[in-house]
Amino acid sequence: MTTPLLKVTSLSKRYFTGYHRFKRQYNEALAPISFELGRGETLAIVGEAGSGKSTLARILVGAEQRSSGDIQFEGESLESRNLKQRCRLIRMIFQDPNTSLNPRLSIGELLEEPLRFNTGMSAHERSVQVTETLRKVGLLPEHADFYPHMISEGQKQRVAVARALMLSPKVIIADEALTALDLSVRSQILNLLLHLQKEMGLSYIFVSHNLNLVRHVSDKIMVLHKGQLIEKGPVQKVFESPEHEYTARLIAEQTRQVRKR
Ligand SMILES: Nc1ncnc2c1ncn2[C@@H]1O[C@H](COP(=O)(O)OP(=O)(O)OP(=O)(O)O)[C@@H](O)[C@H]1O
Repeated sequence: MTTPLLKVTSLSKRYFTGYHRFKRQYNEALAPISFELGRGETLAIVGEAGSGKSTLARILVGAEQRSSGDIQFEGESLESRNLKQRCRLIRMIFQDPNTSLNPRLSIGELLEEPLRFNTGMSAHERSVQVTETLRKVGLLPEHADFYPHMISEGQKQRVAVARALMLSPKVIIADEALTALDLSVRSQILNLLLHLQKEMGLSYIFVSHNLNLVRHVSDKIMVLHKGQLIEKGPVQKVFESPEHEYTARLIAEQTRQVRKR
């Protein structure tokens, strides 16, 4: 049997929220959950607000500590790698490029930044990689001198994708990265991500509250509800015969919303 790229076992998270009558209080954000992600595979993590999606994503990229459980990357514990090494394996794209991209940096500087902090590349090598990555995401070398306010929303999200690619990661987590985009830009970014997946063999984790958005691009799906993993399986199976009543309701509600539009 081949080793999965990412293997998460009994991962849980509880946040300390303060004291009540001298006792420590916690918010159980994630009950122990287990799942795997293969090379080149796309996993959708869906759930309503507060279900624990972002907590899980933040733990995977090392921005949050887990409370218990184990994360293996290519058969080795992720904990055994430092943050710099983790950055190279798993990168994240966020919902709003207007907040995730520093407006004071040029596009070239934004793309160079991960290389500057995480590699020993020379200025020339960094510049070559910036140009090459701009090309990969459908932008021009000249865009390196632009600032975020000078480009369109779609181009900004392309820059966010480019920034995620700079360290040649194996997994990209897109945390609601398509949600705020208007429909035509959304399909352009989605096509770009699918093209990059083919070209670079990337694995994706799409984190979204919107089942319909991730349905056609994911291989498998996990449904979180109040921090519990209540359903997981191949997308088609989950949509055709959901095991959990909550999933069936979510599918029915969101399909109704799409029909109304
Ligand atoms: N830093 C924190 N301290 C305490 N509780 C937190 C913290 N961050 C998240 N939580 C709680 O953990 C739970 C899961 O939150 P999380 O943000 O992961 O959910 P989500 O599904 O990503 O929601 P959204 O779509 O609104 O971002 C929620 O109850 C939230 O209030």
